[in-house]
Amino acid sequence: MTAPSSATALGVDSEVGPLRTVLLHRPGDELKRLTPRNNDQLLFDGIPWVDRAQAEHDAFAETLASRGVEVLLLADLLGEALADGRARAAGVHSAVDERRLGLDLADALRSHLSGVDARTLASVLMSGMTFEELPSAEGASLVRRMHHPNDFAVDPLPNLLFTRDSSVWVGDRVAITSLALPARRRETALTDLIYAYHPRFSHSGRAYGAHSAPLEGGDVLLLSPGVLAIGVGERTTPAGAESFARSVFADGLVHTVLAVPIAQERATMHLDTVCTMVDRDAVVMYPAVRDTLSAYSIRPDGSDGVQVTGPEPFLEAAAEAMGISRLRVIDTGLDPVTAEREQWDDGNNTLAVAPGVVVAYERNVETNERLEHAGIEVLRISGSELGSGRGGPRCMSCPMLREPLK
Ligand SMILES: NC(=O)NCCC[C@H](N)C(=O)O
Repeated sequence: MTAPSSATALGVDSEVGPLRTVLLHRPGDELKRLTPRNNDQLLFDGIPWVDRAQAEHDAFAETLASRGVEVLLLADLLGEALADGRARAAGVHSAVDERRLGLDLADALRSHLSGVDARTLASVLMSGMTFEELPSAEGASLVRRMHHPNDFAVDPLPNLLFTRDSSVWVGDRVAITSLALPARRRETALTDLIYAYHPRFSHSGRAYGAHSAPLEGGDVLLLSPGVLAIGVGERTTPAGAESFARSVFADGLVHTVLAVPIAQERATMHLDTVCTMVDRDAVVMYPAVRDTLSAYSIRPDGSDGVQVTGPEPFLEAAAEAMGISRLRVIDTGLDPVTAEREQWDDGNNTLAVAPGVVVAYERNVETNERLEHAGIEVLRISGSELGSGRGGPRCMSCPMLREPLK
């Protein structure tokens, strides 16, 4: 599951076109940094059993591979990208925070990381470093003395698991996103580095830089070629949605962006926690939002600006933009308590591998039954440990190549 060195054209123009290449991150040592004292800040709802999380993730990757999907792993790509000296310099720069370490320790860490091999550097970039693990240095350091040995000199990135959020493909361009919360911000330094320096991607056009207003990939749904829905809530801001819309309009990738307000709560942190596409004209949606989800429609105004209309009901705005008579909602018809439980456990966070075929967590028994009843094939994976990061199959995957919808 490593990247072939030759470049094949990549691109994604829908949520459901047959999936051919996907970026995953097999959880690693960064999960071993989670403790009951830091898990909230690091955006995990518990302390995962790491071996089991890895086994669950391996099964997820195998499920995708069994459907003809090429699985690329972020750690492999990162290690390979770091073979380039410019990537190494960028990686070291992203890891060393002078404001936290002070000048001397920062210098010591910089020169230490500049001398380690690519694999070790990749490991520090992903799983961080404690003060105890810092290289020894000459002279006294107040910073070192006053920090607890287990404090982080470089923060770990346990949410790398959720590759959906730190980059997003629209057409043949990849956008490096701008993550909202401090615990995740450094993730984009790694995706940026991979896309900039890995030989497989260095020719990919990039549509959006990491320093713009917040926009996370979990909020971005490619409803159909030319139509994006962007959730605006806890993570993506109105400015993030508008600036992304301007960027994809300018590149001629999309004709309509629907900005969809979602509640600013952990349970609904991204649009894909309440709604994902399961077929070319169908979504699975958390029943509690079905009648209230609305959308502003953003379109180019023909002279470098945008026009905004709405809000109107999301399902109507989406169908109109997609040029279909109706966007079907798979009627899960669950009682409110079951619906709330299964939404929390990412029952609506499915990953389509083809029209009408999705990967879903097995634990969401009732949602999955309803999907199957509606004719959707459900490939079940276990997520008892993976789910503690509060993300499902869609969150844990970044499609890089889907066949165009016929
Ligand atoms: N697209 C998604 O919904 N991603 C899940 C991200 C979970 C992660 N623990 C977070 O809070 O950001």
